[in-house]
Amino acid sequence: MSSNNVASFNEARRVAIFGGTHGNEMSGVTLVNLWMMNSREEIQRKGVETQPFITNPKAVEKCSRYVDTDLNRAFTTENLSAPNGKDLPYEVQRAQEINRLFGPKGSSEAYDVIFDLHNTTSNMGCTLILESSKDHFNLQMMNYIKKAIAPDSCPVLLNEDPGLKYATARSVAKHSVGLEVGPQPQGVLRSNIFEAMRIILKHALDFIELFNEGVEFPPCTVDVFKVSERMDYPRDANGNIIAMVHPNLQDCDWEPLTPGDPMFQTFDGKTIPYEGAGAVYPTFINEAAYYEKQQAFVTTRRETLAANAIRKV
Ligand SMILES: CC(=O)N[C@@H](CC(=O)O)C(=O)O
Ligand SMILES: [Zn+2]
Repeated sequence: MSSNNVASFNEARRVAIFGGTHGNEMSGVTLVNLWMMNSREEIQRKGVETQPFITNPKAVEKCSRYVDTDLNRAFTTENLSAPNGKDLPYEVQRAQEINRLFGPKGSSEAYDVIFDLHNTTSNMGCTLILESSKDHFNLQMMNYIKKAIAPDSCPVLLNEDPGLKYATARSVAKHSVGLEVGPQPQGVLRSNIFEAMRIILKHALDFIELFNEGVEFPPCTVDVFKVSERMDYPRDANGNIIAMVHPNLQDCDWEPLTPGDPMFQTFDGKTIPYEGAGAVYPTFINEAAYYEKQQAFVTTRRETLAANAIRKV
């Protein structure tokens, strides 16, 4: 194969692991705190400087998702360039600080890789979240992790549609990776979820070490679930929710939902079916944090992405 098809990237020397972007998602909070206190060897790799970091300490202290506004929506150009002052919402001030420490977003000084650790109340298992289908470094990393954890699986959620994506904390890095593990209630630590997150991170860091050592990764394909639509709960004229996620759909993240399948159940027991065109793969089903975002679940469609071979410059 011609060398034109090999994408080259600089070594990924500066890596950050964010926890507590949402202060009530306990796996990331606990792992990052652990790695900051001691156990640093666990995240050390040859030729890599890995920085564990609590992104929203005030929210962690309160064990709430955020204090003033969702930090994982705050990294907009507008916020990051706002004249800073004490009257800005706490999370906007924090976003500016994080952008100074790990960015600036979109610049050559930005960190190479940021992993952002999240938990969901949905039954999503170990999900990796990407924001671009064209980042061949990240696609190769996904392929490496999927192979490493087989026969267990880790779905890759692609959230790249400009109308659907949001301004995440991890987006300040050159390569941003979200890690979303569930089901775990807010404010709760479950050992299985904690360990699953830890293992994914181990493989991700191993990949970076191999890449920095000069290993060339051959072309591959990566199956992803691409976010396609946000689905709200059915509501009355006053905006009150009038139905719940249907029992047939509850906990069935990543399983096909086809037209006619039960989707919601009203309080008097009526079934509201899915009426879209063709099968979709719902996820973030009944996520607690998304009630305020008026979102019952998101639909995704399956795609296979091609990743070029990669090696370091
Ligand atoms: C439940 C949760 O917080 N999910 C994350 C997903 C992501 O990081 O993209 C969020 O809404 O920011
Ligand atoms: Zn979160």
